[in-house]
Amino acid sequence: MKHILAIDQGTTSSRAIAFDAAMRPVASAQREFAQHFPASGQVEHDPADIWDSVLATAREVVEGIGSEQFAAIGITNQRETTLIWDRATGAPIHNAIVWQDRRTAPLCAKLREAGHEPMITARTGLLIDPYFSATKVKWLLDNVEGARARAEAGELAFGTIDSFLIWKLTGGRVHATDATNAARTMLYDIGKGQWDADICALMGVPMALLPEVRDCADDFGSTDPALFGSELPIYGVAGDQQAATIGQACFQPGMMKSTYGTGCFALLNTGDDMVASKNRLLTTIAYRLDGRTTYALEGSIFIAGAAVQWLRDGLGILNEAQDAGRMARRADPQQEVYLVPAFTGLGAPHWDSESRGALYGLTRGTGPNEIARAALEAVGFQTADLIAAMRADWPGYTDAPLRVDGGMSASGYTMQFLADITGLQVDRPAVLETTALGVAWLAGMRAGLYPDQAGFAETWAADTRFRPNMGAHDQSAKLAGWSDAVRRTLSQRRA
Ligand SMILES: Nc1ncnc2c1ncn2[C@@H]1O[C@H](COP(=O)(O)OP(=O)(O)O)[C@@H](O)[C@H]1O
Ligand SMILES: O=P(O)(O)OC[C@H](O)CO
Repeated sequence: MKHILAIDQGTTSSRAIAFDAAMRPVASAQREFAQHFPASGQVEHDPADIWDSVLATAREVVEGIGSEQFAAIGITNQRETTLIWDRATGAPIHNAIVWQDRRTAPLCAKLREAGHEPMITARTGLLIDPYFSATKVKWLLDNVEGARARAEAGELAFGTIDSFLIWKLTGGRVHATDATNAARTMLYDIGKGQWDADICALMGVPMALLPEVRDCADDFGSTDPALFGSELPIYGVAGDQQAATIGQACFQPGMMKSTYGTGCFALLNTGDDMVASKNRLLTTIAYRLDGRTTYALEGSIFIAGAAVQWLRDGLGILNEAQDAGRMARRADPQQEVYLVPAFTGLGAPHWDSESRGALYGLTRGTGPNEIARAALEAVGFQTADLIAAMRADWPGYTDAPLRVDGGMSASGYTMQFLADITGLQVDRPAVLETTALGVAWLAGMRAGLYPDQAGFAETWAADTRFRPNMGAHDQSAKLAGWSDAVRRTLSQRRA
């Protein structure tokens, strides 16, 4: 009983990682699954793909070590992605609507025009945007035949992916979620810690659909013995960005992590302060332990590593993501090329779903190297915008080192530029699997196998520290060039 299984159900793949008694990752399995794009701006996942990939990877890892060696399971997940299923049969009524899906943009516009945003933001900490679950739930109830009547009769269950996996793993015995995932639905009052009846009524969401909300380290039931040969308790649940915040041990107010994968998500721990952002950041729950909620300010950027994928798969100017840094180093320092990667609009702090990407400063001398540099630098510029917003929003902001993770944090060029342009020290940890580690720690701590919060924080170790090394003049000139590029992009938004 010396291992913890972390299930990390992400946007493009599902992974299972076993951590040993010393919290070291000792075995893992990963499986990608199909993305469905039924129409422009729509993104869906087949729930069977999600479940099959989770079960296959979890079984591979558990069977490799022996199920009797596992003390507990932790689940972390892509957030906001929305599913509704039948309580009697477990059958989903529709594909999962993914967080990136923009189909509810017109509904969001109507809600904003009707003046609902101040109330929704004050209670949920979120802005009205298709990103969050609430309007996706409404869309499903309005568009799947018979769904609303069945929901009102209590026959259906809504869940984010964590809830769906808990339901499946426990053989339909538990319908629950954790506070961090509830906080992303736009139906949950993060101050009161309860589902908001007024917002549910406004969205036409019957409260009988909703899961019970528990702490992040809590009892979420035990797995059906048919799955792994023995019953394993589920003791930890957190949305993936919150799990990374925990895995990076950002437990003190003022500590911040930023994850660079497909997109970028920066979370600043604000402790007991539920900071109301004046700069269009999100207020969210970092974690809830022993009934006590710790809050965070979040900046969500939709495109980070995805811009590098576009250079590789769309433009074909590099063979592998790792080539981007080498090309950027070869770029002409005299050329000021900016890429505003608004491929799916811009997230924080602009929240403009209509703008589209743009390249500025092109000359006859511009080539692949300058464009690669612009794609990597865009990540630094966007993070600098988030940090400026955080600094302005919260008096407790301290310029603490930024703890980074995610696939793109492997790029030394990008991380050095990030340090240079933000003026912050950027710390890359020894264990890069911070998301899985975060939820493994939650489950292992609850199982009595892992240390308490302070003990866990002591185990965090940096592998590389990037120190800012750019003159103030260069920094402000580059930031001014970036701001100008963003301003032009926003003003070119589609009608
Ligand atoms: N060395 C690198 N330089 C630049 N980008 C990279 C590098 N390695 C990976 N990436 C980018 O990081 C992303 C993958 O990170 P990952 O954390 O696995 O993402 P996700 O969990 O969102 O699927 C890809 O978009 C890829 O383009
Ligand atoms: O699956 P990821 O790692 O791209 O994370 C997705 C986020 O949770 C969306 O809010």
